[in-house]
Order: sequence, then C-alpha cells, then structure tokens
Amino acid sequence: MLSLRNLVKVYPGPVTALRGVDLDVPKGMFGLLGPNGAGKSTLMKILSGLLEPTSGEVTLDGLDLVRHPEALRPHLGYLPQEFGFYPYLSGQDMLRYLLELKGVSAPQGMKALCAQLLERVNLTFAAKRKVKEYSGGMRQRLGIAQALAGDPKLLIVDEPTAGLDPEERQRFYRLLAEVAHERTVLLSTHIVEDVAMLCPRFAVIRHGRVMAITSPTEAKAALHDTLFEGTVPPADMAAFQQAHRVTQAVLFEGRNRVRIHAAPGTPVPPGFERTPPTLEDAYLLLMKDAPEPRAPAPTATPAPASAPAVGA
Ligand SMILES: Nc1ncnc2c1ncn2[C@@H]1O[C@H](COP(=O)(O)OP(=O)(O)OP(=O)(O)O)[C@@H](O)[C@H]1O
Repeated sequence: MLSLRNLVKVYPGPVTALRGVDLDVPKGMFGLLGPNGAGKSTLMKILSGLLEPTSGEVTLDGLDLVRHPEALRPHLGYLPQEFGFYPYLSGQDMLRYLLELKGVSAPQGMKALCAQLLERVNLTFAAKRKVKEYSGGMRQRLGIAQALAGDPKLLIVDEPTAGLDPEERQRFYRLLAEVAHERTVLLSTHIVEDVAMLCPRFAVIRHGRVMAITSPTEAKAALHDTLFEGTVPPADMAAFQQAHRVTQAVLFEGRNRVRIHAAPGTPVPPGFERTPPTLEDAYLLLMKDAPEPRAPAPTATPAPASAPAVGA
C-alpha cells in the first residue's frame, strides 16, 4: 500500500502546488484525475523521488520514502510526461541505454532482459527499428518497458495517453491493465476516459487538494436520475448556463446539445429528457463545485480526513 499523509509542496514564488494531500493507494490500478495545473505532476515527481515535499509523509508498505528516498529506487518504475528518446537509436538499443542509466541488474544478460521486456510490451517486431519511426503509442510502450525493468512494486505513469490515437490508446490501456495485476499502478491523467476504462478507484485532484476518492460506478450512481439532455439555440446559451447546472454542451447540427444536472425537485426545462449520467458529468460537476484556493498558503492545510464521493 502506498500512503500519503498531509503532503504539501510549495515552490518558490511561492506557488502552493499541493495543499495537504491524504491518499491510500492499494495494489492494482489507481487513477489521479485532475485538470492542468492541479498538482498531479508535482505529486508524481515527489513519489518518484525527483522532488522533495515541503512537508508530509509518503510510505510504501511501511517504508518511509521521504526520509529514505534511496529505499524506493528498487521498487519504483516511472514513466514521466516528457520522455526523452534518441531518435536514431533502435528500440532495443534505446531500451538497453535506459536500463544501463537506471543501473538495472540483469543476471541473465542485458540483451536477454531487453528482449524479454520488449516482448512484454509487444514491441519485439520493432526491436531493430529506429525510435524515430515509432508511433506515439509504440514510444509509450517502450517507456513502459524501461519502467517495468526490475519488476517494481510501484509503477507511476504521468499522462501516458495524451497524443495517442484511439486505437493506440486502447492498446496502451490493455498493456497497463495487464501490468497492474501484479503491482500498484498510479495513473495520472486529465482524460476522464482513461479513468473510466482502467481504474476501479480514483482520486480527483484540483488546486493541490483531493476533492474526492471514488470509483467510476459510485461516481455515476451518485448522479442517478439527475441528468437531463436537450437542445438550446446558440443565442440562448449564455442565459441558459446562468440558470442551470450545465455539465456538457456540444454543438450538433448548429444547435447546442446540452446536458444538465437537476437535483430532485428542481424544475427541468421543457424538452429536456432524463439521460444516464456519465463519468464525465460527475467529473465536470465536481470541478464546478471545487472551491477556489485561498491566497498562497505558506504552510500545510490538511485535507479532510475522508473526501466526499463525487456528486455527493
Ligand atoms: N518548478 C515549478 N516552479 C513553480 N511553480 C511550479 C513548478 N512546477 C509546477 N508549478 C506550479 O504548480 C502547480 C501544479 O503544477 P503541476 O505541473 O504539478 O500540475 P499538473 O496537474 O501536473 O498539470 P499539467 O497536467 O499541466 O502538468 C501549477 O500552478 C504550476 O504552475
């Protein structure tokens, strides 16, 4: 179990990126969902030992990772948001180079280890191709191959599906789901679909705080019978948004196809029909309701002991 207690990070400025994060992450896949600037990368960098927190505790199976960051290294795999590749190296040479940099030991020989990892991420067919010829999805799979070296207990993946086309994204989801059988995988993302596809549980983070810890099923169930869909002419949209809790509005045949949240007993506009809630609705409502942060907090502001369910 990975546990975070009252984790705070204040950058010079000061910019308070984390305002007292409490989180318990069990084995399997766990999502960290939040908009740009929420503090996800800061949290991932602290967990991967690249950044020191200002205060707070991080433990992995009881091991104190703030006091003993070196103890984490053998148990950690990390796929950062920006992953540097040498475009003219082949996939297998790039992987070998990364493993050597990481200091991974390979009792069976480095060549055999690289071949085994490439096989694990379905890249054997492209082992000898130059990385510059790899698609975005293939590069991400190569990134996972290096992160899996040493069989880490904790795998941290930061925004891994950004820029992947739908087919590559599906393939990458399957790979992540497979590797999460054996370990804790913490997936940071601002893409709701990533969480809906992969995560039995997830935390929503905004302005450096955990807003909710829930599951896709719970989050949708909390909105049962409260979502309605209808159309609104573009000219009326601004006034409509003032009057209703709009979760999503997309232009369809020149009119706005709009989804609203109406609590039981609240009037529903004419022509709007009940519709099943989606995880996107739950997430967007939570973002609407998130309080703006106060002026930069120089010290820790503890998060509530137990975060509310989405939409509750
Ligand atoms: N090195 C830094 N110095 C000062 N402020 C920083 C630094 N890195 C991040 N921040 C700020 O900390 C806050 C959280 O940033 P962070 O990158 O952790 O968010 P994020 O959720 O990962 O967003 P993104 O998806 O855009 O990377 C933001 O306000 C950001 O501007």
